[in-house]
Amino acid sequence: MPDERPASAGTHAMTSAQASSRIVVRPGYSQMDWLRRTKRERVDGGDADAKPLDASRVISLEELATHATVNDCWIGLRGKVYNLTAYVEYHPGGAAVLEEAFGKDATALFDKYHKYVNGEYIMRATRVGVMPGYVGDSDSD
Ligand code: HEM
Repeated sequence: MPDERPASAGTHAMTSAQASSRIVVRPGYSQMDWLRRTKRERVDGGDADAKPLDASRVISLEELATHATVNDCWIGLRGKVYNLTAYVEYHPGGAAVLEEAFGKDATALFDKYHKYVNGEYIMRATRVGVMPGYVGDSDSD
């Protein structure tokens, strides 16, 4: 016999957790784990004992596009370029969704999914340069 109750009566309405496309990250890969790791380890892709990268180096769109695989992925975000490679496993939205953004200016996609996320802060240790025409702050964040 068909169930004619209204969708919400007696059953659980879909929770926001179910509606979300957040993935369950592996133990040790929470955002807290990421922030802790970036404090003690180099995550911009540079050699452990080499000098820090020049965070204001201008990276052309052509160069950005050469870093578009899961093992070597850079993205542009609000004029800055970040090496996402180490972060992929920590991304609460999963790795697959990020692929579309690899090697590109990902600002529009980023804002589409989570404008409220402070990407600049989360990614600050992975900065490798800036996009052409960037005229923002010249500090080290
Ligand atoms: C700088 C790079 C990025 C960082 C630091 C980042 C960070 C985050 C964080 C912290 C969350 C959890 C949000 C929450 O708790 O509500 C999240 C979720 C998510 N992210 Fe990202 N993200 C980045 C790039 C992207 C890009 C480029 C895309 C799309 C192509 C994307 C798609 C998503 C999706 C689909 C979710 C799940 C949202 C949901 O709850 O439904 N992210 N990301």
